[in-house]
Amino acid sequence: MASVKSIADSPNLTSIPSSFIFATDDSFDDVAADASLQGAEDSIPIIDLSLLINGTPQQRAKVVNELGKACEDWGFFMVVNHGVEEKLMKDLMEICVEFFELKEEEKREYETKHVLDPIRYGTSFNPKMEKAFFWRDYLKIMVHPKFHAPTKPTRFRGILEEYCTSVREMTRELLRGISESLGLEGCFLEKATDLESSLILFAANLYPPCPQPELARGLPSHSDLCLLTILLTNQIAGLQILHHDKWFNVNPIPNSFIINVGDQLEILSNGKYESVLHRAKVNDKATRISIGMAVGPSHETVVGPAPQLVNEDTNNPPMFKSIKYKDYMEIMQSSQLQEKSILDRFRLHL
Ligand SMILES: O=C(O)CCC(=O)C(=O)O
Ligand SMILES: [Fe+2]
Repeated sequence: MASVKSIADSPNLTSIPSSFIFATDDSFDDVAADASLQGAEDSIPIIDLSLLINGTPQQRAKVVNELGKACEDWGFFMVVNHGVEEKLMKDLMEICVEFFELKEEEKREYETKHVLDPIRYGTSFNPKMEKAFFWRDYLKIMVHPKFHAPTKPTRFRGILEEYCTSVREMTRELLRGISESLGLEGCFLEKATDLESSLILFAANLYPPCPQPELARGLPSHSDLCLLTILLTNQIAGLQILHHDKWFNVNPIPNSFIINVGDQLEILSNGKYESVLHRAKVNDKATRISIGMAVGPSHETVVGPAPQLVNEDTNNPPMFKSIKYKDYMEIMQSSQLQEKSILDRFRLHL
């Protein structure tokens, strides 16, 4: 199928192909507020990671507490002073733009075949399964445990490798803090997910300007399959999250990352930290880019509720069946991206 970028680049485009039109009954305009307006009653938590890493024990304990609250109440938060260099974030954004600007036939080399292929380029989410297509092109790369990178643009490999190393370091610290916030040993999540061999999927999303934004969708309401997603955007609005049954816009502050809880953390925390529904809206003015790093357990890890958080005799029974992460990912191959439809298959108590 034609990429969204090639459609958006056609001269004098005033309407979108019918295959991209969604029924308007699930409008993306029913938004309560902007969750990134600081000081507003409902504002997304901002966490200073430098205090988690280098703070005094008291400062660290405070951040752990904030992390726990953020995971439990929002499932989404921003991090600042995270240790990833500003220049690296900027270089990565630039190099992703350069990738999408390559000729179509150069990108087609990576056209998606299987969900576990190391480099995949495509449009929408899973077009074979979809009635209407999403206004989004993507580049997805497995960057860990084995690192992959496209050969073009030539600078891509070096920048991506450095970015991955830096984001992995930050994620390890975050997972320590999150483990502690659950009342578990700091190394719990690292061990339970075999983080040394964790599956990390890099995904760059391109949402070109759309002449009929009200009829199109960037991404539908979904939760992420992984443990945590670390998201970087080019500061163009479009991300919306569901919080206390209302949709909120999230526009990150400069040099921050948006972090969200994924399905695997919901399973491991036995439902305490829920993966949160989010979606992407498109606009008719500017190209929006988001770059996610979906940090998962290793392929072979069987993920189930942490035994310490489960007690059959009290009112804490296990809420989920255990499943191997690789099998969980494979289900995606034959699924549509829809709400929490995959996690829901593994619930034990409704
Ligand atoms: O574009 C965004 O802000 C969100 C992207 C996203 O949810 C995803 O790639 O899973
Ligand atoms: Fe997502």
